[in-house]
Amino acid sequence: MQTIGSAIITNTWWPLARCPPSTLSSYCLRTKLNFSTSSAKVSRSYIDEECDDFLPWLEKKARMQISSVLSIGKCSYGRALYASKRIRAGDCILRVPYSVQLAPDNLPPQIYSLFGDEVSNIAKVAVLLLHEQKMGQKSEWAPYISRLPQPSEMHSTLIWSDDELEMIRKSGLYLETIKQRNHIEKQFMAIKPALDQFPQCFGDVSLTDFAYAHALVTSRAWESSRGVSMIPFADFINHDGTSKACLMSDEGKKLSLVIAELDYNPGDQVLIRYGKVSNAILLLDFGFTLPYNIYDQVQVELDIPPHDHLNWTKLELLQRFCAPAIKDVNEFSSSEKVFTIKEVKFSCKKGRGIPQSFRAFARVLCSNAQELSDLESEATQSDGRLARSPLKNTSREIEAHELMLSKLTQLSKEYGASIKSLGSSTSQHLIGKLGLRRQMVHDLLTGELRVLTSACAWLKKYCATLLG
Ligand SMILES: C[S@@+](CC[C@H](N)C(=O)[O-])C[C@H]1O[C@@H](n2cnc3c(N)ncnc32)[C@H](O)[C@@H]1O
Repeated sequence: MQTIGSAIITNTWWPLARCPPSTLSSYCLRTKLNFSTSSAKVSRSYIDEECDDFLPWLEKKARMQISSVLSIGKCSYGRALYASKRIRAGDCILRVPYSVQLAPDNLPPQIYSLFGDEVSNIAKVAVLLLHEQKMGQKSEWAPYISRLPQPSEMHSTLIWSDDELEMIRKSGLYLETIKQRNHIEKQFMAIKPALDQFPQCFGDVSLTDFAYAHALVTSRAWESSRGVSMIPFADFINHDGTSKACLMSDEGKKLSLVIAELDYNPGDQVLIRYGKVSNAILLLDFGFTLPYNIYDQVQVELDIPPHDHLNWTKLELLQRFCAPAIKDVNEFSSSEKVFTIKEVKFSCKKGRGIPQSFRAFARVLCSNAQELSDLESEATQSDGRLARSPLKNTSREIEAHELMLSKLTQLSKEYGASIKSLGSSTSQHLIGKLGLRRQMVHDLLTGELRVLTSACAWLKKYCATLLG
């Protein structure tokens, strides 16, 4: 959270609070919190005629201007926002007041009061959407609800078939998808008795209906002071991982806003960054991937072999000196044995991308009793961190790094085989839903393989340097 004057600015796109607020101070210095009024000849070729009435409807409801420089259009991935006039970096391009956002407290009070603490804010907003959908044209939100994507247009792994999920078995996304599905099922069990009390408001909601509504909220809601909010109009903006612009909230004025970070010409699509997130998270939470995602990463598990006679000593040592993991926004799960590898620059001396904790674990794994005792005293006498410096015995240090190398090489081979088994996934013959999903699996696996390959190359170089 950042503050500008009296305004508290948050810029967290929802998915499971994975996106930490970034520093906005220098960015905000050059912002002008007023609408751009510059005009230019407008090309309307990108406009989505079906949505012509949407902004006037929302502005009437909000009793204020939401945007004078953006229009709703279409692109290859659904709706999008385009500049309808010239925009300068620093211009405020849209403002959506909280009064026209959909949050848990929009639920009818008699329904809201039935939900206990175990029901998440995402689930509450999903129930709200189901309620508004059931009301159809009678809903005061009908113009918005009718423009939300249909289930057939959604691609989160949460709603994939078991066969489709098999394609990502190698990736950490597989287990995370199963975990999230279980969570959604539990949420459904928690809300179902309440829904059954109001058949006129919901009809007979199935787990599948709820899962789609839940996925819809995850893919287009923001975290907010009201819990979780769907922000009409702002949620037509698509993602660009390299953009510095994001959605912000002005708590003082009670509105959400976007400030342009670039100049745009009429007809240019305006994009923001949902977060610094990997393809695995984009696929889980939003149902798409980027062909090249700099935030890709791989989770690797290391185990102490059960036949190692120092098994317990090593385990105890690792547990005693293990610093609690700081959960990264990009990470699915963390445990002392699971390490997150990021792309390693070959030229980087320190091997940034390979976590120190991973290297420490491998050093402990390769040590004998005497070396373990040395590592323990070293950690006790210094900052309490175990095996963070290279082992004194060079061949042992090489052994530890070769262990990591062999683990990552094996994993790379498995990824290679998975990618190969996708077949001609990227061929033009495969169109439609399956073709698209295969393409996304291809992006996911090749991105993770790229990370593994970079780590292997660095480890090889490190071992060669020690040998040399
Ligand atoms: C907040 S909505 C953006 C508006 C959306 N395109 C629509 O039609 O309503 C997020 C969804 O847009 C799509 N999307 C956003 N950015 C994308 C991108 N860079 N590539 C592919 N799909 C994207 C995904 O379907 C995602 O779940």
